[in-house]
Amino acid sequence: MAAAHKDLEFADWNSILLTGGRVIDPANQRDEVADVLILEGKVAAIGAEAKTKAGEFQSVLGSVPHFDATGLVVCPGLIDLHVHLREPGQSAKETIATGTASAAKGGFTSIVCMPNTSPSIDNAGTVALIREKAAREGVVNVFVAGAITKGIAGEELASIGSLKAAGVVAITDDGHCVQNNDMMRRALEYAGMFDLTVMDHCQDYGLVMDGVMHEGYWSTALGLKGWPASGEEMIVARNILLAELTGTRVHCQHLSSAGSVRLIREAKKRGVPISGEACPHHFVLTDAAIAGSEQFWKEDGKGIFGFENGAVKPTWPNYDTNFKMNPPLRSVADREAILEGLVDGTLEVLGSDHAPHCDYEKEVEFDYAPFGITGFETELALSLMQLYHTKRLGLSQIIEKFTVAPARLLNLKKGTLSLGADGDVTVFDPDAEWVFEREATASKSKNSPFYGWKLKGKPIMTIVNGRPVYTE
Ligand SMILES: NC(=O)N[C@@H](CC(=O)O)C(=O)O
Ligand SMILES: [Zn+2]
Ligand SMILES: [Zn+2]
Repeated sequence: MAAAHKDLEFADWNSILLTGGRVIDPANQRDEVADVLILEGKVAAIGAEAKTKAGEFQSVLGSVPHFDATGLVVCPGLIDLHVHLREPGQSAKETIATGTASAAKGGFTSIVCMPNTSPSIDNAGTVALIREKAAREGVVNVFVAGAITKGIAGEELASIGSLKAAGVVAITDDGHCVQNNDMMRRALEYAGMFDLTVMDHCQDYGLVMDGVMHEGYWSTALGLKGWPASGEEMIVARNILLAELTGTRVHCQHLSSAGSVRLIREAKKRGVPISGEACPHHFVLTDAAIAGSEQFWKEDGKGIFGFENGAVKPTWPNYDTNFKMNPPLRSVADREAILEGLVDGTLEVLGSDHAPHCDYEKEVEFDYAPFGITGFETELALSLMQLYHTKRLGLSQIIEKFTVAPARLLNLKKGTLSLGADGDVTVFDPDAEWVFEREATASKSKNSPFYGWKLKGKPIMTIVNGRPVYTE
C-alpha cells in the first residue's frame, strides 16, 4: 500500500491529488479507475486532466500533496445521519472533538447529531452553540438535528421555524418518541411548511413499557423484560398514516424488525413519503448474543465473521450490556428482513446510531444499563461484510446508502464528487482485514460489542474540504 502520505505535512493544505484509485460516485453513476484532484477545498478534476490541473496549480503555488490510492476505493465522503455527540451536558461520554475524531477514523466526513443532549437541542441558542463549537473543535462537518418537542418531552412542540432558521437539517425526538398522534401530525405540518425532514425514533411506550431486550425465546430464558417488535411497528404504521395525511416525509430511524420493513415497503409502493434506516448492529447481531448462546456464535461463526478464530467466546449467560441498545437486537428472521430491506431499497440509508456511554454506566445489571453502543469505527466494515463480502450488494449500492441517499433525504449539498462539490472524500480498502481493539478507538467511550472482532474493510484516509483529517 502507498505510504507517500506519511512524508507529507497535510495540515497546511486543502488540496490533494489522489491517483489510481477506483472512484465510485453513485450520484454520477461513476465507477472507474481514475485520478481525483481537490483544489482549495473543492473537487477540481476527475480523470486525465486531474494530473494536468495539479501541475498547473503546482507551478503557481507549490506542490500539491499526492496520495497513491492504487487498489483502494475513492468515494464521496461518507455521511452518518444518526449520531450522538453528547454535547452539551454529557461530555464524560463524548465531546464534539472526540466524537468527530471517531467519525473521521470511521471514514465519515459529515455527521448529523441528535438532540437528546442536556439541555436538549430544542432552541436556536443551543443549535448555535453546537454549530460554533463544531466549527472550532470538530474535524468533520457536523449538522444538527433539532428536537420535535420542548425538552424532547413530547408535551409541547418546539419552535420548529426558529430551529430551521438556526440551521437544523431535520427534527427528531430521538431517544424518545412523540406519543400523541395529533402532536406528531402538527409537527409534520410545520416541518412541511419549513421544508424540514422529520426523523422519528419509533417506540410505542405502552407496548414497550420497561422492556430491555427483544421479546422472545431469549428474553424468557434470561428472565429479562421483553420488548415486542410491535412496539416499533405501531409507530412505523402511525408515521406512514401521518406522512400520507400531511404529505410531509417521515424518516424512520434505526429500524430493527421485519414488520417495520414490510410496512415501509408496502407504503412506498403506494408512493407514501416514508423512508427507513438500518444500523449495522441490527443486521449483524441477534438477541441470542445477549444470552451468549452457542447457537448464535456457531451460526455466525461459520460465516464471514470468523468467530472461530477465538476472538469472541460464547459464554452463558452473557448479559453483556454492550448488547443493549434501543431498539433491541432481534431475531434471526428480523435480521434477515433488515438485510432484505437494504437489498431491495426499502431501507435506503445506513447510520450508526453512535451512542457513547461511560464504563461506570454500562457496568451494572442489564436492567439498569443505558441503551446504546458506539458505532463510527465499525460501521463501514460491518456493512461491507454483511452486504458486499456476502455479495448481497455491490460497492456502489452500499456507498449510495452512505452518501447521496442521506444527502438527498436531508437536502445536504454533500455526497457527490461532482465538479465544484465540497472536497469531502473517503478512501477505503474494502478487503483489508483488521481487528477492532478497545485501546484503539478514538471515541471517549468504549461501549462496543465488537472488540476483538476480525473485520474486513477499512478506512484509509478521510478528507474534509481537501484536508486529510484521518490517515491510516
Ligand atoms: N440508541 C440507543 O440505544 N441509545 C441512544 C438513544 C436513541 O438513539 O434512541 C442514546 O442516546 O444513547
Ligand atoms: Zn433512537
Ligand atoms: Zn439515536
